[in-house]
Amino acid sequence: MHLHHSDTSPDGHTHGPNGSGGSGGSPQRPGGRRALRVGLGGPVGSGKTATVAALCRTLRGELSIAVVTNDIYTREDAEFLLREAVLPAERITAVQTGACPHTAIRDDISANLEAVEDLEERLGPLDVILVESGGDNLTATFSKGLVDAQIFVIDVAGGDDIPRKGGPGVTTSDLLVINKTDLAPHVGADLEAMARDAKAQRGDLPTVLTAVKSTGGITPVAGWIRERLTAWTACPA
Ligand SMILES: Nc1nc2c(ncn2[C@@H]2O[C@H](COP(=O)(O)OP(=O)(O)OP(=O)(O)O)[C@@H](O)[C@H]2O)c(=O)[nH]1
Repeated sequence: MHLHHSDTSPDGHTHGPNGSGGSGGSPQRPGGRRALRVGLGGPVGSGKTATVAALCRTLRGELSIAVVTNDIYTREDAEFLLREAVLPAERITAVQTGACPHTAIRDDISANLEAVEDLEERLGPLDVILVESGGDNLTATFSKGLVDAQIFVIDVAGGDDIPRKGGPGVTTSDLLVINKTDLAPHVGADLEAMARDAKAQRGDLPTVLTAVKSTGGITPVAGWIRERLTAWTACPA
């Protein structure tokens, strides 16, 4: 999907999907909808930031993207994304939660909501805003008032029994990413069992087993984002 092509937008202004130029006008997308807001949650170290980085690299040429990161006391995830130059600096905002990560994405979402709205106002029409939670436990989920869809990232090194253990992230997220499949032989993880347990917990909800740092590893996740965005754009505002 090419909602934004490289240099010249349908309004005749020149700004690439992820260049510095905002429209300066109201943040309207085709169909009048605001950006699709996608939350990424999951246990500490499962690969949330790596997933965000790979999504930005893969989608930034075709979509207008911004990112909000959440850390408890630091800005480390945002600083990593800035160092890796996955997006121009003005497209990355860090929220310091100062408390349990799930509080800021579920109970008191005001700081995140403000960050998301500020990005959209500053940068003009955006297609997707990725909101990365700080690492938490299996019960952490996003408020539906903050995001429109949620990705839960777990990894094979965290134990191949995690899908079986369930919890709302595993059972109800819109996409479950079982990451670091490249490590499966080294940690003795049974990928087939993980896929089977995820299916049993999630029914028809999609699961991908992948290694987001490997070449092409992000492809199924990026494909899912494109599909969600198409559906989001087609919905009446
Ligand atoms: N082998 C392998 N390592 C990975 C993969 N994805 C991420 N990692 C590594 O796992 C570690 C943690 O990755 P992050 O992306 O920082 O994880 P995170 O979930 O954002 O971590 P927190 O924000 O601290 O909760 C880093 O050393 C990554 O390089 C993968 O697919 N395979």
